[in-house]
Amino acid sequence: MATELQNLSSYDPGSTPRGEGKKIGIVVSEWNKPVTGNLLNGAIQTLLKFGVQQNDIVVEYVPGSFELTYGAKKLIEKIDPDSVIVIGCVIQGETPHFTFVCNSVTQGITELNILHNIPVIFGLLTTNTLEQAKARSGGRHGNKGDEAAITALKMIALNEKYK
Ligand SMILES: Nc1c(NC[C@H](O)[C@H](O)[C@H](O)CO)[nH]c(=O)[nH]c1=O
Ligand SMILES: CC(=O)[C@@H](O)COP(=O)(O)O
Repeated sequence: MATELQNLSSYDPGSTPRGEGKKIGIVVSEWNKPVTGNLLNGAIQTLLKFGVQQNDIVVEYVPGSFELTYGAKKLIEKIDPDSVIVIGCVIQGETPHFTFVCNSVTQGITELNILHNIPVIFGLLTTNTLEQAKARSGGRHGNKGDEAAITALKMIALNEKYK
């Protein structure tokens, strides 16, 4: 469903699992930091709202979105998280580089979900313009960081149901 039709920050609190005792890793790209900073804040505030403790949220930064896969892999290996959220903002430039970066992160995160028994959440904005990114990081379309946090809590619950 297009984001125009579904606000990224809309969710049903009643059907969102609690997060007490859960450890969440968050890997954040430094590229487009004003945007990724807003995404990170949305994710953290949403996790705290549902009971995740501040000390159980581990944040690491990487240079760009291409490095998100490696950062998520390290957190999975080293901090024993219940879920990892990757946060980035890739904005189309003049060259095909956008496509290679986006495809790499998509494939990398998909592979981590297959290889490890830890849900890795795709909190990546892939936009044509900075304006579109701002609209999806706390603007008129909500905050994808909120969406990523809710998704992490739901996937942790699914993982525990089928352990
Ligand atoms: N143009 C954007 C990038 N490019 C950098 C790559 O992600 C990577 O860090 C570099 O190629 C070195 O490996 N990254 C973003 O996150 N967003 C962009 O818009
Ligand atoms: C996604 C990118 O790497 C891109 O923003 C870089 O810009 P350009 O394609 O103009 O070099």
